[in-house]
Amino acid sequence: MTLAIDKVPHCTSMTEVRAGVNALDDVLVPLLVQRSGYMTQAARVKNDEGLVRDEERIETIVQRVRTLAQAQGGNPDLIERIYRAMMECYIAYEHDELARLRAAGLPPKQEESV
Ligand SMILES: C=C(O[C@@H]1C=C(C(=O)O)C=C[C@H]1O)C(=O)O
Repeated sequence: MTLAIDKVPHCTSMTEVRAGVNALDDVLVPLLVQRSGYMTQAARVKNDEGLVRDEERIETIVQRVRTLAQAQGGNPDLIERIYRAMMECYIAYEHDELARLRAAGLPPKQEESV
């Protein structure tokens, strides 16, 4: 299979570079929106502000995407930085979504009875 890095053509102008970037953004943005939909799902399923940030899951994702980046001929450090920044945005969004769902009537999770 062709590596992602090998799909980038040799460009001779910024017009060509920017056309290539725009074409990738046309693919990326719908996927980022779809990913945000899972944050809404996570907010509702967790229904607990204290569970929104999950450090163990963050580290699992970082290791996973580093491996994926390497396999596609990419720079794992770059992809890790992008993912860490992106997940902070999604965590903030998940907090916002939980607040929105609560305001819309999602009852707070019941405390465990003893
Ligand atoms: C979606 C989750 O909530 C948060 C958002 C994550 C993400 O952007 O992938 C990862 C871990 C959590 O801090 C989750 O716990 O899986």
